[in-house]
Amino acid sequence: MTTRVFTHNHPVTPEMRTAQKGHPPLLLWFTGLSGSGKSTVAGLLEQKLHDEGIHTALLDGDNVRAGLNRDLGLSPAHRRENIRRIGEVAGLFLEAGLVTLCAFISPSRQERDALRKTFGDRFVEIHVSTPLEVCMARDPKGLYAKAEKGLLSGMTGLDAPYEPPENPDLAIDTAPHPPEACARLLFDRLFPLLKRQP
Ligand SMILES: Nc1ncnc2c1ncn2[C@@H]1O[C@H](COP(=O)(O)OS(=O)(=O)O)[C@@H](OP(=O)(O)O)[C@H]1O
Ligand SMILES: Nc1ncnc2c1ncn2[C@@H]1O[C@H](COP(=O)(O)OP(=O)(O)O)[C@@H](O)[C@H]1O
Repeated sequence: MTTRVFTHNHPVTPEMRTAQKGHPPLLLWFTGLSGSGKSTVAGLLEQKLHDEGIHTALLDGDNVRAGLNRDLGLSPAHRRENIRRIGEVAGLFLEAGLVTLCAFISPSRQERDALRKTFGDRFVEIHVSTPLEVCMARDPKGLYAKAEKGLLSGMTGLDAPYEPPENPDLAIDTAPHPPEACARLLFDRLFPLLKRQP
């Protein structure tokens, strides 16, 4: 049996939602190694945006993997599917007019470039470029230690690839600054983009 899918044009459009909120939607995409600081900095940045009256949503690796993507592991194919689904959800959030922060390792350049192609200038790629040695020293979940003992395989940066962005919109190495200062640096670059009226 063939399923036919019809799209429906609803009376409230994305443009109307944007006008009501008073700022454009953006997709702030954090990419970087485990322990680089994606979740911490994205959370603090969201708080600053929220305090300024910006309408936000935050999608975060471990949270999404506990629910929507709990059927996915960390093989290359599952990581691709993970990012594809998150891109779909982020698209819905953008249509709702939200500044959407996504914090995922997203190790593949091809997947991130596909997001840029889909979302155009709404997509802001933020490389959390904290060096691997710093991430390994932090090791907040003990994953690097497990990998080094041979108890975990496919650890990004060790025996699974991470392809850093070649031309990120923003890059931040969190090693030299405390989390709050990292979030402030990003806020100062991003907030002016949101003051523009749609
Ligand atoms: N092998 C291996 N490699 C990397 N990460 C691992 C691994 N096993 C489990 N974890 C945990 O899974 C989180 C990564 O989820 P993501 O959805 O961000 O990964 S991906 O974008 O699909 O590559 C990641 O979250 P973060 O530490 O926040 O990056 C880890 O908590
Ligand atoms: N400047 C910093 N920015 C972000 N995290 C930092 C910083 N300095 C230390 N940390 C610590 O490093 C860890 C980063 O973990 P997390 O934010 O979960 O990273 P990721 O989401 O990239 O895996 C946290 O334990 C955090 O407290």
